[in-house]
Amino acid sequence: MAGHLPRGAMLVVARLTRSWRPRYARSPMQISNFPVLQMHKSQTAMRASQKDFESAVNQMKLLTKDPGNEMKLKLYALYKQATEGPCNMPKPGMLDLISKAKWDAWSALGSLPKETAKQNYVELVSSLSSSASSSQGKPDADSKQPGYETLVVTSENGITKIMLNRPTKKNAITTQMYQEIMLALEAAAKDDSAITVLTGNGDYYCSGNDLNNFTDIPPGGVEEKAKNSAILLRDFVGCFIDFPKPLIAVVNGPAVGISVTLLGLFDIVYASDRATFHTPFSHLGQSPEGCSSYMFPKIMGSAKAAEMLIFGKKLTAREACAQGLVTEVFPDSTFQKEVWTRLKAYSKLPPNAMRISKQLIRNVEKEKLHAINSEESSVLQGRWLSDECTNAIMNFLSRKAKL
Ligand SMILES: CCCCC/C=C/C(=O)SCCNC(=O)CCNC(=O)[C@H](O)C(C)(C)COP(=O)(O)OP(=O)(O)OC[C@H]1O[C@@H](n2cnc3c(N)ncnc32)[C@H](O)[C@@H]1OP(=O)(O)O
Repeated sequence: MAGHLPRGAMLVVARLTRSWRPRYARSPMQISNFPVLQMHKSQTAMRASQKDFESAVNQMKLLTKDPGNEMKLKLYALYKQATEGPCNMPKPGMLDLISKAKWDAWSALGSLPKETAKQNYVELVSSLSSSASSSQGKPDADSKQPGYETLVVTSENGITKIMLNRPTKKNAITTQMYQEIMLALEAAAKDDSAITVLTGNGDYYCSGNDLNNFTDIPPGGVEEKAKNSAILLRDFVGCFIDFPKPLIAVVNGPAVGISVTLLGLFDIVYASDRATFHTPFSHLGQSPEGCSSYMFPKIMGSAKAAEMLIFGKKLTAREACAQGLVTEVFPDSTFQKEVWTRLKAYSKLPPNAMRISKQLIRNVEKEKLHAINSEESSVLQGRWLSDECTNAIMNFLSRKAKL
């Protein structure tokens, strides 16, 4: 069937039909620390959730730029394969060019399993949305900085944009991603951009710490793991405390855990009205980080902060804005356009003046924030060794709990 397509299209189909592998693989050595994970791994390795698929289908409807006929054919074929399976329609007549092109593209997928087609569709839409959002008043492909595997970092027109790029995992932050974010912030602090933006690719802003981080146990055992994680956390949050330029969060969708707590250290937080904010620390047997134990009561008052940090209450974007955690909420349909227009204007303000103003605001309590960060990290080190925490993480990874 692939013979019906030109060579270029065949290569694309070959790429689309390759079996999907998760971006990171857990070795059996790591998994063996948690027997329950061995079962989970084989059950979920090939799964793209129905929800991901539906949200990709919806994302396609929102795409403002025409992706071109070749891309539309690929998406059509994958959609049909994912929803109906292999093509068994009669071949259209030679003169019905459009129907024939569609039939050819679908037939070329042969017996590709529905689940794989779904996953490939999700990945293709995600790559399209990512390039569409980077062309919406934002840096073009040429400005993409090399060397990052979990991020897309671009710098153009006075704006450095750090985009979390694990959309199929809701941008959960892996150990590698923590390291790359720190490197990207360090570089952005020194580059010639006026402002720095953190955002997420796909339907989520970020689902917080990747809970699989806890399955990678070093030779020194869980104590060493907890100690290393506390150091990583302290250094990571420290980069946000010390960041010298205006730092803006463009919260494109739901935010969980550390991606929420850190917002207290940003200068501006713009949110889509689709975004939600929650910190399920107690549910996970954990405790607050990102200086939120200090910043949240300061921003929203102790009663509202307690509802979020102790009881894990989820806020809508409008509620988070009313509490002062979010600067402004925009309708999802115009979010990217409105936010990037605003940011482009801000990026033209004199950079030194903005930097100096930010430092005046931050320097008053920088030392205090570092002390709070150290204390939160060391309390968490103890929490990660508790039964409450271990059980909660095992439950999530074995699919008993969603937070
Ligand atoms: C070392 C520094 C430590 C810093 C301390 C930080 C603490 C925190 O951040 S605590 C918060 C941790 N995050 C969570 O507890 C969220 C867990 N995730 C969920 O509850 C859900 O996945 C969801 C509500 C975020 C999304 O639900 P849903 O829309 O139903 O989508 P799926 O669950 O099917 O997710 C798709 C895919 O992504 C994986 N995933 C999502 N979030 C995480 C995560 N935080 N860690 C690991 N994996 C995550 C999820 O497992 C699915 O994967 P596949 O099954 O392989 O498709």
